[in-house]
Amino acid sequence: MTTAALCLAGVSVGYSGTPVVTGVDLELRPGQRLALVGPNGAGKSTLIKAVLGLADVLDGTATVLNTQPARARAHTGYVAQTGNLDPDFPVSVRQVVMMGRYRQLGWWRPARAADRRAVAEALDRVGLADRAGLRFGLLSGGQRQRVLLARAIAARPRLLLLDEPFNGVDAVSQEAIVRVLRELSADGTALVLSTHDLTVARDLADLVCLVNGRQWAVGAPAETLTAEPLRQTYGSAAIDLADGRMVVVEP
Ligand SMILES: Nc1ncnc2c1ncn2[C@@H]1O[C@H](COP(=O)(O)OP(=O)(O)OP(=O)(O)O)[C@@H](O)[C@H]1O
Repeated sequence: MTTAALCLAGVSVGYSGTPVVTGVDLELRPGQRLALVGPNGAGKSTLIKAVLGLADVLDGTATVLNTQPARARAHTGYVAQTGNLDPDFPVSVRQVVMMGRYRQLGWWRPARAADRRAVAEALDRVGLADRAGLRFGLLSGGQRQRVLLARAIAARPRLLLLDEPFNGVDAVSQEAIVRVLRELSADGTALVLSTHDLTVARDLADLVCLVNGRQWAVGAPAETLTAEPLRQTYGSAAIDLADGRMVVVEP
């Protein structure tokens, strides 16, 4: 039996029999952070959804926490790209985070002390304990993203997947999210995050997987976030590595 949190062996993923990403081979251990990096439409979200059992594994073997993706759902967490909650929906921050406990609770049962404690701890962790009673829609975009992270971690997942967690997020919230992600991995949670930001990937990830229709490279940031693998992944785009920042520049 493998101790990997995630093991993808020769995996192709897609929808209705049509592959979106092929040839994915990687292994992620508990406590490791994996960044999925590639251009728009590269298939990063599809790969995340396949790990959650929400997109099809068309070829190869995907093992999530020693089982099939759909069976691992009780132990995986997900922070979707822009949040699937309508900001106008009249719920409090605390209620949003409590949704993360429904899997343990069943939505029809009243919250127990353990659920309330998990919600309070999760909000504290993202630095928003003092906003628990506020309406979710009144928060800034970055704060809403932190609440959605709190909702995911309130369920105490062993593998947490985040789709572009820093999109539209201000610097203060980005810093808060990065801190929480580092703490979670120090506690043994395995993390997968998709990002366009090469600097974030380099600074945060133990392992980078470059994808665009197929896996182009996988390995440590120092091996993968280099000119040639990035050129292959992004096609004809040029790479500027100046000033400590890494960017993909359109030709
Ligand atoms: N439910 C779906 N059914 C069929 N095709 C889909 C579905 N969702 C996404 N696709 C297609 O899969 C391809 C990859 O999309 P995906 O969202 O996985 O890329 P991405 O790398 O996450 O892009 P972005 O960074 O823009 O979010 C796209 O061509 C998209 O149209």
